[in-house]
Amino acid sequence: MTNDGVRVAVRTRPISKKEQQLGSKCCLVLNQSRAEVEITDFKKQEKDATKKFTFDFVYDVGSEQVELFKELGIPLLDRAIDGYNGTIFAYGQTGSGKTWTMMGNDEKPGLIPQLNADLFRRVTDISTGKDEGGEGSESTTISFLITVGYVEIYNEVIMDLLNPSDKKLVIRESPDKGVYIQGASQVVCKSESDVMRLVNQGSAVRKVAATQMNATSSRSHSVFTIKVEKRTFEKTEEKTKETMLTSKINLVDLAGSERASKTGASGDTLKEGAAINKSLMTLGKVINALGDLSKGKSVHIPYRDSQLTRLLQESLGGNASTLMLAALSPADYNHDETLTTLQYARRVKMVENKVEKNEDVHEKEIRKLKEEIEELRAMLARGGEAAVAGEGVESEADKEKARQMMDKIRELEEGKSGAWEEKERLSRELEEERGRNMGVAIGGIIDNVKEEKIKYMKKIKRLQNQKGKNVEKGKKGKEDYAKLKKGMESDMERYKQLQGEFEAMDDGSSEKDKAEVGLAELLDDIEGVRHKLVEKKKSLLKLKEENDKIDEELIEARAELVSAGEVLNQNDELRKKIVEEERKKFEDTKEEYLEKELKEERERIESERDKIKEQHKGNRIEMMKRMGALKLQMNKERSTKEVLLQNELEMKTKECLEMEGEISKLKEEVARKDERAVELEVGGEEKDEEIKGLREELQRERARREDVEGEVQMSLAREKDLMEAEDGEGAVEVMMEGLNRERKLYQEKYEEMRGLLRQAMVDVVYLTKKVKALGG
Ligand SMILES: Nc1ncnc2c1ncn2[C@@H]1O[C@H](COP(=O)(O)OP(=O)(O)OP(=O)(O)O)[C@@H](O)[C@H]1O
Repeated sequence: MTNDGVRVAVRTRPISKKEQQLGSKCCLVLNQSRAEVEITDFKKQEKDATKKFTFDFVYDVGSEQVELFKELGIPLLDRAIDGYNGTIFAYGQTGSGKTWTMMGNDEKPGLIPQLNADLFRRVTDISTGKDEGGEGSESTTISFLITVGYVEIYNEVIMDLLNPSDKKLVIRESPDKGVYIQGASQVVCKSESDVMRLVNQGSAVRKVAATQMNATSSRSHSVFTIKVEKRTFEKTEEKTKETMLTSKINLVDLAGSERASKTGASGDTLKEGAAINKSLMTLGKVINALGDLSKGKSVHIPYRDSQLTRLLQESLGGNASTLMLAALSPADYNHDETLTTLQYARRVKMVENKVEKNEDVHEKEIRKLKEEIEELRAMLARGGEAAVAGEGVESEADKEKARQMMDKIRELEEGKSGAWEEKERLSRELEEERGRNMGVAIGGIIDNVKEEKIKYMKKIKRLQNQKGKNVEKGKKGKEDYAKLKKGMESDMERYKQLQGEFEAMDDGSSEKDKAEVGLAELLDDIEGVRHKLVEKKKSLLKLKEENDKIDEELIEARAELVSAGEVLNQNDELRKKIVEEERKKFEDTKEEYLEKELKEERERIESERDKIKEQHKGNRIEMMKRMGALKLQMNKERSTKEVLLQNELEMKTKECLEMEGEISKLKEEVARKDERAVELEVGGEEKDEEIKGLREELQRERARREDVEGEVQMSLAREKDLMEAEDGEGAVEVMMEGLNRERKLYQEKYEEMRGLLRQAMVDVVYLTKKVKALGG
């Protein structure tokens, strides 16, 4: 585990045309080579109007997207492929360039698309052995599994941008997966375009959702996660070894940071502002606490106070190489926000992470078990000493334990690959569901927008009615007003006339007094009408104001109606596009998937066959050994038997020869006797027959002896053939059978020879008797 400080890069965007038109000046001076930023407050005259900051990387307006990728993206990718987590989070006020740096556009792709393209290029090179790192060799196979997730945090609620639904997603933590969002999609991606398809769909859903919520996407935080799993399979003569490494890359586009200081004024806006504030404020608090921690202070880190900090927990002070990208606006009217961002970035630089390679949990367990087995082996080796020392090492029990551990290791190793395959399978299932949900979710949003549209239409109708009534009312009001005015004008005329007459009258006359009363009354009437006219005027003005307001509301409602119509069209198009994209992808991958399944099945059968061959090879070796032992034993038996048979044969041959000698002697004797018999004229057919029989017997005897010799020669030849035959269990059996048959044959021959001998002896005795009887 190594300590790794969070690195900070700042980037400023060019001053916009609008800012230029408004006469805005640039308040930033950046020095890329020295990684310094100076910010000036033009409102201040003092010396401290300019402040200087130093970071790890500074990018001026002329900086290119490729440059940022080379310096910030590539090291992150290098580490991810080696099993280390990495995070980039973009911070800054709305419009400062966060999304530009993270996403860019088609001509100038940002960090996410460049990272993605490079990741797949490398993964392909490593897996196909093109990579010069030398990791892949004939006996080493490296494969990767890339999964992608994309979520949005808005008002402390997490939404799955790859599978939008009303389901409330929760953050969980486990030793196996680390911090993760339960139920959020993890889509397996096979290519750069797969990932980009998801990025674009997710971003579109984000926009649609924002429209529905009457917000802008810059008010939510988005977290795009790429998980890289690397499987290395090493095969040597003695063993096969499989290792797994997993790493996670988080690419975070935070909500505009100005919300942290400028919360909304009322209602939902206030709530939303406060919620965004909560996440960004907690991020600030976490960063401060981590800064204190790196100074050696003992502090509580409030990760759990917001969804954002909980999700980024591993990237802040935990197991990840983290980079903060602070986006700056150069316009002086944004001076205060930019200064706050720079101060925030300076605090982030204090945070230290503890980076560790992410071994698979199975891997860890396997290593632990192997260590235990080694210990057991050592213990067994010490068994003798231990026994002498009276420690009573139960070697059999320990051996059994080691055996169980080996089984466990095998199980875990199988489990590793199984989990990988299972993940791919589940991801494919999810893909299908996701495709449907995207359509349904956007369809749901469309329904809402449709309702909104109807609402606006109704409103327009109501306003138009109201306006119609008001117009009528105004018309009548104006007529009344004109009438009143006319009446008043004639009253005024009359008054003038009466006043003239009044002045011409004699003072103190009763007529004049009467006229005065009449004038006063007329004046009161005129005053009354004037008052009415003022009131009428007021109500007409009010009516006009009301109508103006209705007009404004009508303009607004009509604009909303038009925009809802546009949103509807756009969303409908988006929904159709996503559904079509997913359908196409599904069709494309279906074939690919079937092919893959077929290939896997073939590979599985091949590996099964290899295993059987391997096993057979083992059996053959075992059999060869057994054959060797049998051959030795047979050779031994054969030579003993051969010697015995040879002796026996020699003995029998000798006996036969002796007998032959005796028989020829007897024959000679018989011949002599015959001659003598002839001489003695004693003869007869009986004797001739007997002698003929004896001759035939002798003939048969000879033939039998030749047969025995032939059998012995044949059995020796058969044995020789067997020895030279292809080895195998069958051959051993044949050999055993042959051996037994031969043993039996020898036994029979032996018995037969003995019988013959006995017979020959009987014959000799008989012949002797005969000779004697013949008078020898
Ligand atoms: N380095 C740059 N070079 C050229 N144009 C840039 C640069 N940075 C940002 N812009 C442009 O500035 C505008 C605002 O940038 P952008 O949308 O990335 O800001 P933002 O911080 O993501 O905003 P919000 O928080 O609203 O999402 C965009 O029109 C973008 O094209």
